[in-house]
Amino acid sequence: MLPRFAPSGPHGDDIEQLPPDLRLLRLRLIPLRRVETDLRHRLSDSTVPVTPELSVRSLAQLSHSPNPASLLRETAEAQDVITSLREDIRHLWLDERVRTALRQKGIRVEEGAGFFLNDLDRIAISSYTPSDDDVLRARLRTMGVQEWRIPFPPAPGQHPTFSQPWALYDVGGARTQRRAWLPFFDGVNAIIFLAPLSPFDTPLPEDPSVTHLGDTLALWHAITSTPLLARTTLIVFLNKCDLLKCKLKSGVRWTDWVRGYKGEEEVGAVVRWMRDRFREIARTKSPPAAKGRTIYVYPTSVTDTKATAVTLKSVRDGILREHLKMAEFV
Ligand SMILES: Nc1nc2c(ncn2[C@@H]2O[C@H](COP(=O)(O)OP(=O)(O)OP(=O)(O)O)[C@@H](O)[C@H]2O)c(=O)[nH]1
Ligand SMILES: [Mg+2]
Repeated sequence: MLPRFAPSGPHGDDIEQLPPDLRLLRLRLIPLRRVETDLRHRLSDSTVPVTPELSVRSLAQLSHSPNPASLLRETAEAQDVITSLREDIRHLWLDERVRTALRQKGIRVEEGAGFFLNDLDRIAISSYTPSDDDVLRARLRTMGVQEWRIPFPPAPGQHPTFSQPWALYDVGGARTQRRAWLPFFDGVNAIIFLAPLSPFDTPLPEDPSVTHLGDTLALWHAITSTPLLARTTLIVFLNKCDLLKCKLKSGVRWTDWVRGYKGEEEVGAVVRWMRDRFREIARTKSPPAAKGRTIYVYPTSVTDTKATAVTLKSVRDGILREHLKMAEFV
């Protein structure tokens, strides 16, 4: 899937100012706009407001679509157009003038969700089938609350009771989705709080007066101070560390966006500082009933499945330990 370069393309005078070869390239690539509109219409959830970022419905939702056969046909047609334009797409993406213009406008498509332009030879071909990794990198927006049953084998030496499947509830993070969370707070053993670090300089679409990171910290504040969650194990994933690393390397400065930071512009230092911020908020804002609650904080890049599997094992052990502590077994 191709990311959008900007909310709208160049118009009028802007197009006139393009060098002739880029103007020609633009003309040749125009069919992609149609492909994008069609795919967006087909794949997106019509109940979700249209945003520049494309989110897709889950397979379960898609299989309820009125005409799955026509969806497949249209997807194949879109694939044909993309395939036929592969070299033009490549030219555009590799063109230094285009890259400079993107940089000047502060647009970093390569850091966005589902970025595939470096993989054209693998993806813009008629036989392309998405890999697990591609699916992981696509944006699948959670609507409402989705429940998953996950078989978790017991850790060595653990009682088989703990081998029963765990119920995992994935809740949508957008502000409009948060009111659906409350009923799930009651009796929940643990919350994994995903805090993306890389959007420290990007405004929250729902409220551009705050950054994503500012919103994340406010949300963490709210979660830690909720009395209903006083006995809930809280696990924080300081996520998107890979993207944070790229962003810091490209020269965007954490210090310019996050008040109070005086450390180095380097991912390790930023992660340590954020870990302390999360712990500090939990320490000062938790209700008295949460006294002694353990807060686990992990730096993660969850698209790295191998490393995440290791983290999840440790999360599982932590949850079991807390569970046992609670039951006064230890
Ligand atoms: N590179 C990188 N991409 C990530 C990481 N974590 C998530 N993403 C990507 O970020 C996008 C958003 O992920 P989602 O799982 O849809 O985000 P979410 O937080 O669940 O969003 P909602 O469902 O709206 O609450 C996807 O394209 C993911 O592949 C990460 O650690 N590194
Ligand atoms: Mg989600």
